[in-house]
Amino acid sequence: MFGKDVAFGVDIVTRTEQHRFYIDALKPAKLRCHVAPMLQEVEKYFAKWGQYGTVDLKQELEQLLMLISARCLLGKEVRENMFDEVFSGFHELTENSLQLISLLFPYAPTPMTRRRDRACTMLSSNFTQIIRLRKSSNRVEEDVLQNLMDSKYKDGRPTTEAEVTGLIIAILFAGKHTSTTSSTWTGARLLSHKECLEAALEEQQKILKKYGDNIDYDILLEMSFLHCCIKEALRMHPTAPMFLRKVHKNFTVRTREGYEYEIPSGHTIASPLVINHNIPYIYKDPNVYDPHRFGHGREEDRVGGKFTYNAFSGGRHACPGEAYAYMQVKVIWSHLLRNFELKLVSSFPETNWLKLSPEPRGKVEVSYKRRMLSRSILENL
Ligand code: HEM
Repeated sequence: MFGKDVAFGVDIVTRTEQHRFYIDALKPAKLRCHVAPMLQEVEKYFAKWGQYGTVDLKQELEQLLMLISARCLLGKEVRENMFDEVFSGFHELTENSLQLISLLFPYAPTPMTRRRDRACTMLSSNFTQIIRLRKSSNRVEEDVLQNLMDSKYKDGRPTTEAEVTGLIIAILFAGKHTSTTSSTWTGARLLSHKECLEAALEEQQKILKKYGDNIDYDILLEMSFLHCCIKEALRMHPTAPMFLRKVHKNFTVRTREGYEYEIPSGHTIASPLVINHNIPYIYKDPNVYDPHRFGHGREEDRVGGKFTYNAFSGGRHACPGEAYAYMQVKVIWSHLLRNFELKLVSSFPETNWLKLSPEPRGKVEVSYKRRMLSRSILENL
């Protein structure tokens, strides 16, 4: 899907270097500059909502996250001139590649495969055009695309056009759908738990009192309860239900009960998050949505060692976009909490397990009514 020059198309040494390009592009020092554009996109998007109404939250967040991705990952050219084309191409790509069947038979000559490949070709040609234009005009931007264009391998070789194109489609693929589903689950969970919703609102009120209407990178880091709300939604609804790893060296696993298992090299092992995240001696009442479990004094995710909580994977394949993901979901949810009274109108969504990355099934209908939390707090100061 991303071409032969990146990801599983290349040898492990090259792949590890490409993973480093992602880590560099998404490190905290680089993330700071994305907060203001994210905020602008969020404010502009929700300004279009009326005084009150009902929306499909999943669809709204999908569109908004595509706008944010266009701005911060792909850049101005896509956001300003090619948005509709890239959005529909990307939608086509995900719709036709996230079905479980495409994992099992990725090259089956079906209409779905043809649509996926057509979308990939279209996206690649758009990004190639942008890369060439930027290079020929010596224009330098702050987005992730630029970071990937400027990345260099250890031997000094710069990334090629085909590599940048593959890397940017892969990062969009890895980051967009996961952020859409996690922000939708966060909303569905928060709106179904009065106590958590009130605690999240209280946190926003405190932050508003302290900083007024401003939001920057450091202020987002202070939203620790909102952070736990997202983390808990991801514990219960991981975007990857299971990790698969090929064993390169024999190793032994010892269980809590003291049993030992030899895992031979050459085998493939599966680590199912849907089980790991629900182990009752690690997570108290695992079926209950309880963001406080990650708070000071409890920190249940540390009980069983560093791989107890795996929503962002671990080891050499760990998600390089974790901090970016929290940042954008917090920008969205802090805005929604501050500006709207929200209610979940449809029943709590079921999970669509037929998707490679499970998501809420059907519409997630939410009613909204505008409020000005910031104005009422600031006037009372
Ligand atoms: C809540 C949102 C997100 C979740 C839950 C998530 C989760 C994950 C997981 C579980 C993996 C590893 C899969 C494996 O081990 O096989 C992964 C990989 C990856 N993620 Fe994320 N992710 C999220 C958002 C993002 C964002 C926003 C970006 C980029 C802006 C991103 C970029 C990547 C990339 C590039 C990889 C592939 C790493 C590699 O193997 O080279 N992710 N993500």
